Amino acid sequence: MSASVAEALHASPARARGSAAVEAPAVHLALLGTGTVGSAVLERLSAWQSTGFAEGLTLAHVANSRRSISRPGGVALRQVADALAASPCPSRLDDVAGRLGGSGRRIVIDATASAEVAARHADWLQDGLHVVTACKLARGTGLAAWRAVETACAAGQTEYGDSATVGAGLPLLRSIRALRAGGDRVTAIAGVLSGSLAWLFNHYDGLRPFSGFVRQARDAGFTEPDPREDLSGEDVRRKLLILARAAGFELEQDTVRVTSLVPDAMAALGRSDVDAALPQLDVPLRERFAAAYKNGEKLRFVARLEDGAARVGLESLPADHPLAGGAGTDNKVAIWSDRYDEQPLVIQGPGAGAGVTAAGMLDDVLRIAAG
Ligand SMILES: NC(=O)C1=CN([C@@H]2O[C@H](COP(=O)(O)OP(=O)(O)OC[C@H]3O[C@@H](n4cnc5c(N)ncnc54)[C@H](OP(=O)(O)O)[C@@H]3O)[C@@H](O)[C@H]2O)C=CC1
Ligand SMILES: N[C@@H](CC=O)C(=O)O
Repeated sequence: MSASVAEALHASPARARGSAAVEAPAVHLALLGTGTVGSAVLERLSAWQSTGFAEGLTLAHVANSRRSISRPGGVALRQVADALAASPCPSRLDDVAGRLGGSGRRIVIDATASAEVAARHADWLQDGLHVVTACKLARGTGLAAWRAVETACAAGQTEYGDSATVGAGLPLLRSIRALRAGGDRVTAIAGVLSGSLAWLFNHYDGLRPFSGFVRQARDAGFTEPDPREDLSGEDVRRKLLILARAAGFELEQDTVRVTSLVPDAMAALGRSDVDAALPQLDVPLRERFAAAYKNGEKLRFVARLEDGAARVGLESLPADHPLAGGAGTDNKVAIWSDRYDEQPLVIQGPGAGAGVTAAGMLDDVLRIAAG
């Protein structure tokens, strides 16, 4: 079988999605980033080839930070790594729109952690390209960038698929938007928003060095490419800002109070020196763990939005506290609104990992493709 997604889906199109036999519009995809998350996107698209699930989708362009490949009829999904390595074409963000062609629905899938790519989102949206992203940098940093995305979607009549930016695709943003669409005011949010920090504090036992667990979380693909993004609380700040803004609180990033776990000396290092410096975390975290353990409590990295004020940091919680539960990379988020004013709506599930993140992104692709 040809490796293009388009051919895959032409096998048993509308039936696979349970819809009427209507010709699906052409949808051209560009995937930026073939690392942990991007590779999982490719794997999921490949798996769909044998099911005919995603009829009409054609992956026309793939790029990492160095090279790109473009095939108007569809890239061979199982050979992307080899094709990229052999490609003479450089990766240029200026080329992306052109490589998607001029007709049909066009979707850029951003599976990078690149500020340079995030800075293009608004332009693409304004120019009629939809964007699906796991990267939090356009929506979870400065308020001006968040507003630029909103404005560009309206101007370009395009959609921004951001499900995977918080909770790796758990129905968090979707639920907040549904509450507001139903007339509710969201009044407060509290939760564990980092999958890697959840995993770390679910596994750390105060005996073995914390740094060893950080390396395991990084190698499992749960952390950001630079794990200091997680340990400093910056990644959680971005997620809380994305949730808060979706809930109607247009907060500036410096209004979120963030308590970092990263010592100043480690924060100042270049990225290549971070691994060797991870043991700097061991003593302070052992002391925090011992103090919590003595009180029968558990450490959890918690984000809170209360009375319009936001804060993020490590908390020692009673073992039976609702946010102390969960396993693995579980995110657990409580949302209070007009209808959930005493008992919050609680959403829990794996909040990091390539597979769940790619699935969340491709849910957005399918929704946008369906129009
Ligand atoms: N891991 C997880 O559980 C989750 C991750 N995310 C988000 O997913 C994103 C990706 O994370 P992850 O896959 O772990 O990161 P990786 O570092 O594994 O991969 C990043 C990829 O982006 C590529 N890239 C960088 N700059 C560009 C560019 N200008 N054009 C095209 N490609 C580029 C890199 O290219 P090269 O190979 O050449 O370096 C690499 O392939 C991040 O924003 C992260 O926050 C979101 C939810 C969960
Ligand atoms: N590094 C992030 C991955 C998902 O956004 C996390 O740990 O939650």
